[in-house]
Amino acid sequence: MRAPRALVLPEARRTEMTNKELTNWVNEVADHAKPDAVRWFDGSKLAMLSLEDRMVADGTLHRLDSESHPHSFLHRSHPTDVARTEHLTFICSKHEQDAGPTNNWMSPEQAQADVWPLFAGAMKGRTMYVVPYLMGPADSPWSRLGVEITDSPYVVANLAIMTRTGDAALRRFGPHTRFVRGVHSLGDLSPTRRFICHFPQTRTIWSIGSGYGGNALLSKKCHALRIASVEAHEEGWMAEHMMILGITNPQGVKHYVAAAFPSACGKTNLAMLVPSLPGWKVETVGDDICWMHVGDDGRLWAVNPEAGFFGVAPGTSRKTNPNALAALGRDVIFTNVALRKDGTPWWEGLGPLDDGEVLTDWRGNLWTPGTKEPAAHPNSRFTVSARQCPTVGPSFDDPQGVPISAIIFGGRRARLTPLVYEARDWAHGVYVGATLVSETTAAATGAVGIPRNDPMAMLPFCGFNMADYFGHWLSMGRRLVEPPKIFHVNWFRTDEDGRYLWPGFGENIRVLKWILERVEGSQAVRPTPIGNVPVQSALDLSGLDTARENFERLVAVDPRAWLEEVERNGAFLDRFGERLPEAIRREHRALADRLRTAIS
Ligand SMILES: Nc1nc2c(ncn2[C@@H]2O[C@H](COP(=O)(O)OP(=O)(O)OP(=O)(O)O)[C@@H](O)[C@H]2O)c(=O)[nH]1
Ligand SMILES: O=C([O-])CC(=O)C(=O)O
Ligand SMILES: [Mn+2]
Repeated sequence: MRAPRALVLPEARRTEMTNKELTNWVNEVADHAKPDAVRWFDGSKLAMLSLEDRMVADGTLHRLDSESHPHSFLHRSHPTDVARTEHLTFICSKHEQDAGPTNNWMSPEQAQADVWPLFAGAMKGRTMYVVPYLMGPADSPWSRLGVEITDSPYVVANLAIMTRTGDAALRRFGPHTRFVRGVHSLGDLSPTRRFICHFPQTRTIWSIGSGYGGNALLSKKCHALRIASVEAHEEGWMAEHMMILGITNPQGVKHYVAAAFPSACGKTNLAMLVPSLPGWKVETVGDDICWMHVGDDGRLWAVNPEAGFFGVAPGTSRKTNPNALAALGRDVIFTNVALRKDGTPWWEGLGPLDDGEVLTDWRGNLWTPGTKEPAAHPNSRFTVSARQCPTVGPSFDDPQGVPISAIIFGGRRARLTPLVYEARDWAHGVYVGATLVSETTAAATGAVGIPRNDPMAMLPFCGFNMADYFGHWLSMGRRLVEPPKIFHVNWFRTDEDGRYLWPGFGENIRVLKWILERVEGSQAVRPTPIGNVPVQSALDLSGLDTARENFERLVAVDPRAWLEEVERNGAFLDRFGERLPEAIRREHRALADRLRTAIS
């Protein structure tokens, strides 16, 4: 047997890291990818500092002005590597039907033959980092381990913020501890040699050719959603693309809600909102991913597996999201934002520039106010520890997680979908999630603004056949004594001139208030074929004159337009064939019937 090499860990660690599977796998990858050196990342300050120094020296990171942005950096990615590439993302299950019609599938044999060779010698001239990480609170029974091997120090620095690395992870490793294995190499960054492959059977991820967030920080979408969703299905829990928020009303009653919106549709903003209504308080638990289990009390309990935020920069301002801005004061990695002359980061929506001010855009070119292209990339991001956000409280680290009272689905729809509606029951709510449609955004490559079906905001993130995923949702509901109530929201409805009808951001508390009052069984509703919308007196619009004028348009449900939507959704659901749960078909037929009745 080969001696495990390059275990540059303190002695105490070394005994804990006698996990043979881990050392054998690390050796196997190193033998194949041929790095110049192998380094284990122990999460220490020292390790971080030396990593940063290297990256500043080789230009991977640009150090920001230390007065205004202490210990913060800008990274400019390759211009062809700025968003998730869904067409290059594969589920490599044994059988194609287990990946389902919405995933790209590659057989494990083909991946071995076509993708693994791309890793051969890929790390020559680079250091290979081994990063053990924990997903979830340190002492939670729901937390899971992963190890990412990567030749990108930028990825290591991001993982150190986005996950619990170091002690929290290392001390949970025993000789036989199971973990998710991720291998990542920048390769040659060529989009034609870029693949993100997931092997649900062996809990393995291979990613080559991209350094971008969701493609390369394998803890995030690859592990915590695609692999975890398969584990959750097998083991009876849920891994969801949801933010988690605690809300306390002026009477002191607290509820937690979880909300699934597609990428760049408002999860981070909702997770940190500053309520515009007096007396309301919020607590941020998570902004992107949520793992949920049935508690002993029959309720649904949620933990955030992540430790940081990888948030969308454009549109983030002191007005729209002051808590995010407060979190961004120090210790941040900015990716693909612009720089002002004074060396401070800037992006569209952050705030006004000086007259005629010239910037350095996200590619490093000069940018003048007349330039058509945005200065910051529309999918530019910030990476920051959750602990820096003023609204993150003790529940963030609670090993049991938080009990969920309501689940909210939402999308970006200029037309059709009302500001908020309430599903009739769990099965109808699952149908509402299964038929979620949202306009595409810059978070993935491809055209933006195109409506597409994105069930539960999980279209790009579900690691198995979505028909079985819908079935899993239905069965989870049956196991809950008190299933959360399910709602749908849309902050993005516009008028004829394309202006948002709803002010959004901190004003969204008004919708959350109605949702929580519905959870508690109060407030009047207006029944519609798609579900209940608020009556005007039930939605607190005090001080919002324009929204009050727009109220009817905000909650309007046009049965004819909805019937067309239902027909399109029928075609989408038909893609799952026989595998689609009968309960989803039943909900679909029932909705069509209610709409036809409303029309006639
Ligand atoms: N008009 C309007 N825009 C919003 C609202 N909430 C968020 N946005 C904008 O939508 C964009 C994306 O918001 P985020 O909160 O970062 O979205 P996300 O769902 O967390 O995105 P991912 O990190 O990609 O999963 C930003 O530009 C926000 O400013 C809202 O209530 N109204
Ligand atoms: O995964 C990413 O790169 C960023 C993100 O949160 C998303 O796209 O939903
Ligand atoms: Mn996301």
